[in-house]
Amino acid sequence: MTDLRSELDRALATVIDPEIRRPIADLGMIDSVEFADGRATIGIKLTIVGCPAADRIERDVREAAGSVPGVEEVEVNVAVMSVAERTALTERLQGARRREVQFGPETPTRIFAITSGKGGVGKSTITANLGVALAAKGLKVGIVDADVFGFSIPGLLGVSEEKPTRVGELMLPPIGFGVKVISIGMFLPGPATAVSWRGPMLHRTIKQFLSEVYFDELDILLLDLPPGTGDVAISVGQLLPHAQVVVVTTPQTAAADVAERSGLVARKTGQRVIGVVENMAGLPQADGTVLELFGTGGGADAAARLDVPLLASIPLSLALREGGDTGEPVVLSHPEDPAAAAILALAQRLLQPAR
Ligand SMILES: Nc1ncnc2c1ncn2[C@@H]1O[C@H](COP(=O)(O)OP(=O)(O)OP(=O)(O)O)[C@@H](O)[C@H]1O
Repeated sequence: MTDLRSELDRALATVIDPEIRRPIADLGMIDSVEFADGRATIGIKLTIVGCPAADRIERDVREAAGSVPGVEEVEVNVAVMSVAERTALTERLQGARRREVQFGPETPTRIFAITSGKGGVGKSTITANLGVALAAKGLKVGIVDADVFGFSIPGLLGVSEEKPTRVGELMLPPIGFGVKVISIGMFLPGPATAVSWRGPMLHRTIKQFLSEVYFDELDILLLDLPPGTGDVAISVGQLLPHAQVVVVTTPQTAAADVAERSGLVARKTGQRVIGVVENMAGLPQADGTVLELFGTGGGADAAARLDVPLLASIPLSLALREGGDTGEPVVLSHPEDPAAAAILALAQRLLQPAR
């Protein structure tokens, strides 16, 4: 009997909360475990009423308990934590980071801010695919979509319908293809809503993302910045001065000017520009030639002006664009696509120790 009880505990210890990504046993979510006459009765406590992960947790508890030899029937009773229990949980999760900006200078998390001089150069598409590529390597990855005026990361990662779950003071971010994502788009009533905030409000929002979103330990944090040199770029520079900046540009030589400017703003806030990524480079044709739709040289030009390496040149790609529209990142759906391959190589390059 004692053996069976410890077998049950061991099995239940494998059940992970899909949002918090920790064993539910460690989160105080297993309330009671009883066993009599082949029947296991498990009481679980969810964090909030209507917890989106409820069905999955209940199913996983049922499966885990049912897998123990000797258990013929499983009953799962679901309740909700009291306010005091929930507060204790959020305090435990937040730990020392309570109300402070996570990922301070002491953080082991590597932070990359992806910026560009102007809009539409593919910055968000690259950020989303990079995140997925890094997560597919087994790293713990989070993305803060700080592109408040042109938020597109949730759509690119297939989580545009999802909202963060609020547990006390914490927000649990939705997870798309293994990447924890928070975006201003998740707080607006609908996709057609425009954001027209001034600097202080933008600063508060970014700060809130960095303090109240429960990312847990991350290996990599990516920030998708709005194009240009505006308030958000400066706020991120102040809040995360140790972030490493990657500048995205097109091959158009005229684009190098504005790309250089966004890199220079990052430097002014103390951030380090680690390189340039050229996107929308030549489109390979069926006859083997390459159509240089946006010209050539913009990436190398911007890199030379900023005195940093050109980290990648990503070709124009139908599969990349389609994957963005359907929310299926091309690095997973078509890793052999030349643009996907270039992003996968970029992910590998970013993992090399910072110099
Ligand atoms: N290499 C590429 N080949 C083909 N299409 C691309 C490529 N990169 C990006 N795109 C497409 O270009 C459009 C703009 O991309 P994206 O939204 O990522 O740009 P952005 O720089 O983040 O823009 P903004 O900052 O204005 O939101 C999207 O439709 C995207 O699918």
